[in-house]
Amino acid sequence: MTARYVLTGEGFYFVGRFLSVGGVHHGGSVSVRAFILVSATSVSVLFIMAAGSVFRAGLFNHRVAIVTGGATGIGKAITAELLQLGCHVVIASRKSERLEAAADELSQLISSSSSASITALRCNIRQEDEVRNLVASTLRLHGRIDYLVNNGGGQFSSPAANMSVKGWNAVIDTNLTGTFLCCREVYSAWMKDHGGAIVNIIADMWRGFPGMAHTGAARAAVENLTKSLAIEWASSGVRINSVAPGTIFSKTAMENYKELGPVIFQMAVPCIPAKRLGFPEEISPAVCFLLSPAASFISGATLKVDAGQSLYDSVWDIPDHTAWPEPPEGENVGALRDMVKKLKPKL
Ligand SMILES: CCCCCCC/C=C/C(=O)SCCNC(=O)CCNC(=O)[C@H](O)C(C)(C)COP(=O)(O)OP(=O)(O)OC[C@H]1O[C@@H](n2cnc3c(N)ncnc32)[C@H](O)[C@@H]1OP(=O)(O)O
Ligand SMILES: NC(=O)C1=CN([C@@H]2O[C@H](COP(=O)(O)OP(=O)(O)OC[C@H]3O[C@@H](n4cnc5c(N)ncnc54)[C@H](OP(=O)(O)O)[C@@H]3O)[C@@H](O)[C@H]2O)C=CC1
Repeated sequence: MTARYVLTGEGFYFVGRFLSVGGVHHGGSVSVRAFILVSATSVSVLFIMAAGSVFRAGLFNHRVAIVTGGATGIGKAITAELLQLGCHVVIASRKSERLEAAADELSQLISSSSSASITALRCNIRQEDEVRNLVASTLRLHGRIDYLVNNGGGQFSSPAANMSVKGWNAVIDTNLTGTFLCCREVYSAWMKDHGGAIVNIIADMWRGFPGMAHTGAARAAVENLTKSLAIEWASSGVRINSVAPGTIFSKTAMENYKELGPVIFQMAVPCIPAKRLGFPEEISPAVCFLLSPAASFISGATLKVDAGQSLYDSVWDIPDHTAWPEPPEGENVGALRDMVKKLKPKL
């Protein structure tokens, strides 16, 4: 049994506020994670949870999955769980070094008796030819594709009024067109004749996504795409669903926002009914469930995994203003004016 304790780089962003320490230990078939929050004055264990799949070992033996963005964050947790379930997993994204490092690390989760395997293939999901190559290479390697997880994606934070068309297109191409290309290619090359299951990762865009309007638009479109494909491809035995995570902390997700990262993630906490951030290992079971035979009658659905965040508060602050049009005059407006006059303290 080995233990690794990692002082995460992002901890230093929190100097004066928080220092984040994650300890991960893999022993036998269950791994235990302890996250410790260290403030200037106190140290407390934030939570301890057993990670590792709750599903039956071997559930996905000899099955084959493609996970885009499978080397980091949520995608890495999905990959780890699929591997623990016996699946052959192909992880695909743009950065070869990250892919290779993740494949090396995750291969250590595969026990000697397991049929699982992990393969890293470089692919920019925005590029049609690269997606075609990804699917063709997976079929050459494994001879089948049972599952596709469209997890690769992202955005940058910007007021809509400051977004250039190039920036807008980068986000739409990644999150919407990239998802469409992966679905279409996997379907045409394999699932059309053999069936399969697809999960699309979307976001908490139910009340819009102020500050990241491009991704809100793309994710809402993917939700709708999921419904269309659920109907169009039902007769091929293809099930397709979405998972909508709340605010999920990972090192890579935070680094993407550079110096804003810690601020964005900290700001979200009061708006989450759980009063803490989510973690990638809290998304992967939902994805594995939707891929599994336990979800054999579920298609075209979206599963929110957000601790109720989408029902609760918004981080977006609307400053006090008088810019709104006046209401139409009438007895009710008059009654309100009278009420306000009476409520005003006497001079
Ligand atoms: C309750 C609220 C809390 C919310 C919490 C957050 C919830 C969501 C979290 C996550 O989604 S975490 C996942 C984060 N991971 C990623 O975003 C990774 C993937 N991201 C990217 O690949 C990029 O961000 C991208 C924009 C999608 C694509 O970038 P790419 O590198 O391919 O394009 P570029 O050529 O660099 O840029 C094109 C164009 O886009 C504009 N732009 C890009 N980055 C920024 C930025 N940081 N700020 C402003 N504008 C940006 C810009 O116009 C670029 O063109 P040029 O100016 O470079 O010519
Ligand atoms: N973290 C959160 O709070 C939430 C995240 N999400 C979504 O979940 C997904 C995973 O995010 P998360 O794990 O948090 O963050 P990460 O930044 O760790 O993951 C994003 C992944 O997408 C890959 N990716 C980005 N662009 C492309 C591309 N053009 N082609 C192929 N792969 C690409 C990245 O790899 P590479 O850079 O090597 O290409 C990276 O592995 C994303 O779609 C994200 O937007 C949704 C809601 C909330």
